[in-house]
Amino acid sequence: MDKIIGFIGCGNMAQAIMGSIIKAKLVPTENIIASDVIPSLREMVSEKHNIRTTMDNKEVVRAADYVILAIKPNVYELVLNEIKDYIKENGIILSIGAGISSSFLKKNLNEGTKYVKVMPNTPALVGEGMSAVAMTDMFSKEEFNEILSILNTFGRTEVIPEYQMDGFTAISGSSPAYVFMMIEAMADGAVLEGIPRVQAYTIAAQAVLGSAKMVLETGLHPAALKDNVCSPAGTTIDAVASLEENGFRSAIIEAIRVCADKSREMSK
Ligand SMILES: NC(=O)C1=CN([C@@H]2O[C@H](COP(=O)(O)OP(=O)(O)OC[C@H]3O[C@@H](n4cnc5c(N)ncnc54)[C@H](O)[C@@H]3O)[C@@H](O)[C@H]2O)C=CC1
Ligand SMILES: O=C(O)[C@@H]1CCC=N1
Repeated sequence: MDKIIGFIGCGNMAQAIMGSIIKAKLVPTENIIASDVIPSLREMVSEKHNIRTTMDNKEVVRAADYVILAIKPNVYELVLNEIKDYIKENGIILSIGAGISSSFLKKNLNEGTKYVKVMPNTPALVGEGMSAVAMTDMFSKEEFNEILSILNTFGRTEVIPEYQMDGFTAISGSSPAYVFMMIEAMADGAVLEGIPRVQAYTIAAQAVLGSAKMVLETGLHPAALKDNVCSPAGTTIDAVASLEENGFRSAIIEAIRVCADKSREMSK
């Protein structure tokens, strides 16, 4: 597409997203501009991705058709007030901040500025992200398709009502952390069994990757897939019984609940 894409903030998420946009050749690198307050980070990102960087957030919004706000939630208000009068005509603001609601964006932007709430996750770094975009009637079909094509460069995208965003943050935005913890714990168990640590991480990660692919590609219920692994009087059912005894599933359900609660609490 022939549009300019801007980033405010050059941290983890911005780098994940810009890397995917460039890899997918969605726009040429000269159509990407990014700002950050840290000079060394700007320099690194500019060199790595061959894009224009600046210390001036206003320069980004003056130039960009799509602006991705990749800053921490606590600086949103400051940055929105800084940029709101300089946004390009028809420029669209994509907010990825956890707990930043559409009503907060509306309140801190000028009337007529278009914005949308998006929640990505870090697997975007390897093109396997899972993003949600909040339903809105603010955009033309072309604009909404362009938003989806940006998000689809780094994985899958679901369009959901905004009230589901806190739950989505818990099951997708934050969930890579829980999966990494499980991989780490599986590897610890393997080391206990005499498998070298480096191999253990590969084995555990590939088992998680393969299992996730089975859910996505077979369409079978996760419980049916689990049942297929459990041979009668075999090894797996002992592990399943142990996990149930130790509250594995309820621990995860509770983690998702407290995470969504925190996202709601952060919502302004
Ligand atoms: N890390 C994650 O897994 C996910 C993060 N998010 C959201 O993405 C946003 C960014 O998160 P990360 O990339 O992890 O944070 P980060 O801390 O890696 O990046 C934020 C960047 O913003 C820069 N910055 C701070 N103040 C600024 C200002 N006034 N103007 C321009 N740049 C400024 C910082 O120097 C930093 O490089 C957050 O709002 C977070 O809620 C959303 C989904 C997943
Ligand atoms: O922990 C956080 O606040 C962010 C939002 C989703 C993932 N990381």
